[in-house]
Amino acid sequence: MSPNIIDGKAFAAKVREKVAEHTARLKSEHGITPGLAVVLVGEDPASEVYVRSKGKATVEAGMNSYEHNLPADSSEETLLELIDRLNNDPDVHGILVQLPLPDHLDSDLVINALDPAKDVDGFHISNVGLLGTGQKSMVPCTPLGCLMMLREHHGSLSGLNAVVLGRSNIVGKPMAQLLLGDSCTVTIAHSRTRDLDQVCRSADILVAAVGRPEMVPGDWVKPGATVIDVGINRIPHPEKEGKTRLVGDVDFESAAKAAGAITPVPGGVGPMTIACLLANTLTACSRAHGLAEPEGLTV
Ligand SMILES: NC(=O)C1=CN([C@@H]2O[C@H](COP(=O)(O)OP(=O)(O)OC[C@H]3O[C@@H](n4cnc5c(N)ncnc54)[C@H](OP(=O)(O)O)[C@@H]3O)[C@@H](O)[C@H]2O)C=CC1
Ligand SMILES: Nc1nc(=O)c2c([nH]1)NC[C@@H]1CN(c3ccc(C(=O)N[C@@H](CCC(=O)O)C(=O)O)cc3)C=[N+]21
Repeated sequence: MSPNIIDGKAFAAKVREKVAEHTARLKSEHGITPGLAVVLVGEDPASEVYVRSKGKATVEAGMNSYEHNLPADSSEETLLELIDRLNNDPDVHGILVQLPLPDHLDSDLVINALDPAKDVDGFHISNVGLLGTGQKSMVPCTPLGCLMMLREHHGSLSGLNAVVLGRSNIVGKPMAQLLLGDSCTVTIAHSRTRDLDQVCRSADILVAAVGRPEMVPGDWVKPGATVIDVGINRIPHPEKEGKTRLVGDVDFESAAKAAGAITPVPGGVGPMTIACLLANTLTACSRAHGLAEPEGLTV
């Protein structure tokens, strides 16, 4: 792999190994097995792929995986009943409700019905508030994975200019909070931002989370900057009719020439998201039992 590529897959493998070791110790020393419940409503094929790979990774780490697939037309009441059951199940330490939910369900209401201590996505308002005030919380997996890679690459992030492209509750905003927590000077850019190219060019750290295939060209990247590409976009394959190709929000080829370091898609942020989900489940389990938290797996 070219020297300036940050290998998220390899990094994720290390995190998963650490999680597995700690999980084995929880089992042998305390007789506890962490459990993660994943709730999927409906039959979106992309979501089914993610849910399956999360389940597989959970079992590989030595944890219990509980999958709940509800039909697309499930009522809010049915979903809230399931969440209540999982909140009260002592074998379940983490709960993830796969997003997006079908339109007739209010995702804010559903997420806020989770026990915040089991909210391994870190989307519950309590966790959002705790993160924003610098208190111990469950940290959203994707931004956590990005931060881990940035810290590994840079050491201290203090004083660096960070630009986060995208302001969603699940990626952009928590990413900005984490970078601020590490003393970056943070700019959050979005669809109304003026002179976006210039804003991006001011970044020592550029995190792209817009959901627009290859939107960021190489000439928006300051020479030597670190580029973290969160985007997961499927586009028609240029050569193979009927097939698709996975690309990020950054034009990898041109950006890699300017960047000091860059994450690829696939093999960058995605695998780290799954590794951090396991890390959060382990953290939640340790906290639930009043045991020491594994080091280096959260902020
Ligand atoms: N690797 C992983 O593990 C994960 C990857 N993803 C991927 O990350 C990407 C972002 O996801 P998510 O945050 O949920 O997306 P959202 O659609 O919720 O948010 C997109 C953000 O990008 C901004 N935006 C959209 N178009 C432009 C534009 N032309 N110029 C500037 N800003 C723009 C929007 O601005 P505004 O608010 O003004 O509309 C919005 O803030 C997606 O590709 C998604 O698939 C998501 C989660 C996990
Ligand atoms: N409650 C909730 N939490 C989430 O964390 C969540 C969610 N809902 N909804 C969907 C998004 C998306 N997401 C990804 C996770 C892993 C990869 C991943 O591992 N990607 C591989 C490629 C996989 C492929 O080939 O399709 C990679 O980038 O290398 C991608 C995307 C989590 N999300």
